[in-house]
Amino acid sequence: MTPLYHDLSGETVVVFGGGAVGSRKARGFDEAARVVVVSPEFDERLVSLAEEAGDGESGSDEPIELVRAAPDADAVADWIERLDPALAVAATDDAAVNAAVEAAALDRGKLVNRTDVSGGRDPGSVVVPATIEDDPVTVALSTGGTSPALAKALRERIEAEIEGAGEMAALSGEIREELKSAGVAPEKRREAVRRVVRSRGVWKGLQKGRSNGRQEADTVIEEVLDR
Ligand SMILES: C[C@@]1(CC(=O)O)C2=NC(=C\c3[nH]c(c(CCC(=O)O)c3CC(=O)O)Cc3[nH]c(c(CC(=O)O)c3CCC(=O)O)/C=C3\N/C(=C\2)[C@@H](CCC(=O)O)[C@]3(C)CC(=O)O)/[C@H]1CCC(=O)O
Ligand SMILES: NC(=O)c1ccc[n+]([C@@H]2O[C@H](COP(=O)([O-])OP(=O)(O)OC[C@H]3O[C@@H](n4cnc5c(N)ncnc54)[C@H](O)[C@@H]3O)[C@@H](O)[C@H]2O)c1
Repeated sequence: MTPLYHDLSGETVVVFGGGAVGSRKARGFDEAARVVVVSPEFDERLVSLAEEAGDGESGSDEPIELVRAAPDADAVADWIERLDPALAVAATDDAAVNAAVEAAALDRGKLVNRTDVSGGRDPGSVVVPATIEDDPVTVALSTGGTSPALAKALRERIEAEIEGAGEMAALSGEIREELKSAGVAPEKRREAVRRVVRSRGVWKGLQKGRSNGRQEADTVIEEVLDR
């Protein structure tokens, strides 16, 4: 399995199965893509999310679409044909339907996520990782399907570990651009940026606010440039 970050904006993600797992996947993709859930029944969180959407709180432009249907294995291909998703998620409790979703998606060159199996995947299938976000920093974590519970536990640890990384990314990105435009020699620029992102003082400063972080960073940068 090769980890990649995939831009799904403007794309459709179709989720077959509106139970606990389908609901979690739909919520996970809602910010990034148009999400359609096909299922005869829907988890209550999904129903309230579909109703709430449109009030600007869900984060996505489009509400999650709930389509009440229970396609059998033979009918699944038509749904994928019609919806033309970038990714199909197989999250029903019917293994034959999940297998049909996988086959139909792969036949059409679409990505597929099977939520009911962890090994023996076909090429083209994807695992949904546990993710930690502190925009623009994203950590994605997988155990290769071996232990989702461990993925969750590690996510909780890493969440604490990378607190403030979003602010640090913004600050160090800004510094990087400034040093580039100021014509600082590449070697000095790289050293300055590397020191900033490793400086305890800058991390601590950022906790108090952006300008505190910036002041700490300026001290670090001066030390490098004065040498
Ligand atoms: C990361 C996360 C993302 C998400 O789902 O959004 C995710 N599972 C999460 C949680 C979780 N899932 C399960 C438990 C109960 C404990 C347990 O059984 O271990 C818990 C923990 C809990 O809920 O506490 C049960 C489970 N999961 C799968 C199976 C089928 C099987 O193994 O055959 C079964 C057994 C079903 C059964 O038989 O009962 C399969 C998959 N689950 C994956 C992802 C993929 C591999 C990820 C990796 O490589 O690590 C993979 C392969 C496919 C996929 O879904 O993409 C999310 C954490 C979100 C977070 O960060 O909190
Ligand atoms: N990936 C994971 O993290 C994870 C975690 C737990 C369970 N699972 C597996 O995922 C599957 C779903 O788990 P769940 O807890 O959401 O089950 P669930 O029973 O709560 O939900 C299954 C949903 O699929 C719907 N469904 C049934 N037939 C359908 C069809 N033909 N077309 C569309 N929808 C259909 C049902 O109405 C229901 O809403 C199970 O097979 C389970 O083994 C995966």
